[in-house]
Amino acid sequence: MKKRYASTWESLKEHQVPKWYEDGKFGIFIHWGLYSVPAFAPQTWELGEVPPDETWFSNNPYAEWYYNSINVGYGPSYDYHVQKYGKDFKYEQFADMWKAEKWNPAEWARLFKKAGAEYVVLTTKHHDGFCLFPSEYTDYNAWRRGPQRDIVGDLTDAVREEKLRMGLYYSGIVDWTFADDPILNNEDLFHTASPTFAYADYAYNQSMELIDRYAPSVFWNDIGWPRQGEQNLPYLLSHYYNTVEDGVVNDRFNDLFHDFTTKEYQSGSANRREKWEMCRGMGLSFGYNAMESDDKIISIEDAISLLVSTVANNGNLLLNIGPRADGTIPEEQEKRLLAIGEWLRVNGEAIYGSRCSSRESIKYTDQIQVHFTEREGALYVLIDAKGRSQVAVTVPGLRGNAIPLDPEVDAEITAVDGGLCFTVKNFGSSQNIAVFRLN
Ligand SMILES: C[C@@H]1N[C@H](CNC(=O)c2cc3ccccc3o2)[C@@H](O)[C@H](O)[C@@H]1O
Repeated sequence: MKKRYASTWESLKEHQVPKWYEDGKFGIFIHWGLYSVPAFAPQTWELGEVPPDETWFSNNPYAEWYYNSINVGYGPSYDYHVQKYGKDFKYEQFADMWKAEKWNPAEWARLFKKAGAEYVVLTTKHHDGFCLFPSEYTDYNAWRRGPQRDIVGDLTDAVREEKLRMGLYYSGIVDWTFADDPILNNEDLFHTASPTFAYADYAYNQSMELIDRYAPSVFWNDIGWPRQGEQNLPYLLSHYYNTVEDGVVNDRFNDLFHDFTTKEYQSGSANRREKWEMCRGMGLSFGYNAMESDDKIISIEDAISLLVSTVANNGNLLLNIGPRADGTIPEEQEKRLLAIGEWLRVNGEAIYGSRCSSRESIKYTDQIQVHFTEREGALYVLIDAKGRSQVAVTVPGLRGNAIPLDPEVDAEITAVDGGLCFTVKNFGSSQNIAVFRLN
């Protein structure tokens, strides 16, 4: 019998995180839109590395922030824009330059499947207000302009064809088509963004059309929800759950409600006792940055290490790709997705469907950590030895027989007082993370 949620916080609090989200562990985030045309940002910091103040906002590494980065009237993106497009070129003119002429949503979905992802989250409307779906509340959308396609609908169909879950991102509180005061600090971001009841209704109406048209498995709201619309939220969220019973929402509704909490790069905190999700770009940006140098893009080994440490601590990893305006995925991003998929094909038994172990991760050095997961009565020991070709670690309190999941891993396991010593002589194809099942 399908549960019916009332539009009250009490009823919503009865919603449980669905098994598919607990089991899924790995999703692909996609930031694609008008900002993918200029595809420019300075390569400065990861979010959380420096305070969110004027220095961050006038040197914003997020290429999807291009509108604000030129709107502040100074800084590297402003200089780039004047030099490349001219002082009078309006951001809105990118709407007719974005053609997505090489886009093949089925190809994208096949790549995400090969990457071992279980779900996908696509931007439907980012802070610039341009919608990737035929919204009835604005013509500033990809059906009317640029690609002249229902990007959201076409990718949703392709992703579901590959039996992956489709999630939708919505920029709830920031929409620069309603309020575009230059943002130079977090106060601007949270308190002057879209201050009208008209915008609150707009955000509510668009969220309803996204839910009713696409029934997303994830409703991923960003930054916050319009304060003038907070009283709409219980109705919106109960409508969402009554439409998508095993749907999930994140914690960016002004801390009023969530199924899972979020981290972004170095920003935010997570605790093992509740479900959380880590999101980040491959480099310093979510939107494609054509200037990005390879040294700023996460290595394959570090991406898998992040997935392992996130999952072992009760999280999911939502790893972003920033496609080019023409619809192609940059090779360096595709390469990382395929390598993660390769690792998961060999070691995924310790990841998919696993649960957080009562054993906390052990950090021996900055390079050597051991993580644990549990699944169907088995304990998995995941030895992460960054940049090393061999390692020997003693894990206390373990006993029994440990088998490497990767047959190419050459390891010796010996019982020592009160634990097991793992001597890994060769990590095989497992990118310096060797996984053992303890029976
Ligand atoms: C996924 C990215 N989100 C950015 C906004 N980030 C946040 O609002 C934010 C970051 C963050 C970290 C910990 C807990 C809550 C948090 O909220 C947003 O500004 C970027 O352009 C990109 O879309």
